[in-house]
Amino acid sequence: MSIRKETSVKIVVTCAVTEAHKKLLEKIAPGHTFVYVGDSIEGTGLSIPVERDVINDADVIIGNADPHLLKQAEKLKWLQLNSAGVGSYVDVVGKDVLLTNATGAYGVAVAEHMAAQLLMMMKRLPAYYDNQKVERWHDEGPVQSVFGAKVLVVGYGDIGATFGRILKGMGARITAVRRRLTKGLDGADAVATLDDLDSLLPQAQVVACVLPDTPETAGLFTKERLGKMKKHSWFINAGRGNVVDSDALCDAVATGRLAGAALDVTEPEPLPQGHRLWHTPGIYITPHVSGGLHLEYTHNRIIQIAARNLELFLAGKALEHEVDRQSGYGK
Ligand SMILES: NC(=O)C1=CN([C@@H]2O[C@H](COP(=O)(O)OP(=O)(O)OC[C@H]3O[C@@H](n4cnc5c(N)ncnc54)[C@H](O)[C@@H]3O)[C@@H](O)[C@H]2O)C=CC1
Ligand SMILES: O=C(O)C(=O)[C@H](O)COP(=O)(O)O
Repeated sequence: MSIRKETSVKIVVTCAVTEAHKKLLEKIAPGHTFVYVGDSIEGTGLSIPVERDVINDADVIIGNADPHLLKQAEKLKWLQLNSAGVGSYVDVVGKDVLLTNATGAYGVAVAEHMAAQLLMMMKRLPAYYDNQKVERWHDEGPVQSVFGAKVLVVGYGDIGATFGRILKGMGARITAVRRRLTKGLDGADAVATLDDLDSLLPQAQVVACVLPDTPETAGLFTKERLGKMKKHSWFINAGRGNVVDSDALCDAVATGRLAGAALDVTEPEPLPQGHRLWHTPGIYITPHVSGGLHLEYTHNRIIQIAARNLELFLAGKALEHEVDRQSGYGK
């Protein structure tokens, strides 16, 4: 796509921002028009609902504006998502519009969350917390360790590699599964692709999935694949919920074939009342919060990524974190 130097643009920011974030963005683009859709991060998610007419004449949008409204943004030249996940934006945003995501913002927050969930399960912490509530002093039995464990990280990008490095620091042996083998090991002991998945699953004590939602990854963890996992191993998913067959996961945990599973993402979201995932003992759910704005570092990184790209955009240079329209995630 040809890029030209921009002289006067309207930048609509739909992502929550602080005063410091505004200053950072405005310093990069003096003389350009900024419209902030929301001032407060209190009580909001990452994206704030946007009125249709606000984005109609936007040249640039920073934030995950409602995909349905984006169709109306006829002047749009560039959409900077505040999420790493791209989802339906690849289909909604025309090919003549630059599309970038915020991969690189979430590694710390999501990887720490996943590590916490894994240790929580391995050390039986939920049972001890339940006992505490009824003042019960009781030994819950054998625990497991990350030390020496074979950990398969499926989706070894920003989040996956951060998780891999955390666990490697604790003595785990990491096998990374990524789309291409060309990027080097990045903290992993071995690197593989999805072609190797079926042969790797029976070897791992932990399978941690942080894949983007793409046509290739949807439904990847079928009943058969979950059945290939080592007996009494652990499953974690913080990528997207549609990557795994929830019913088959519930069966695998309920029957004790898997030791447990921790999910920060489900299909659908929010998870409806009465869904099996809520009630299967050994499955631990957090409601897609690991990468939210609760960690200031993540929020700052999202805005820094947007600010760097704004600088590049105004200078007519190629942007970072451009979404690959074919694969459906970052290039
Ligand atoms: N739970 C949460 O709050 C959050 C979840 N996410 C999810 O995590 C995903 C990953 O985020 P990042 O690590 O920032 O992205 P990234 O682009 O840095 O990493 C994606 C990784 O997945 C691999 N991958 C993609 N397609 C593949 C395929 N077909 N086979 C094998 N590997 C494949 C890539 O090689 C890459 O290593 C996002 O797309 C999003 O869905 C992201 C942020 C927060
Ligand atoms: O970046 C992503 O992908 C996420 O999953 C983050 O949690 C933010 O996602 P949205 O809530 O903005 O979809």
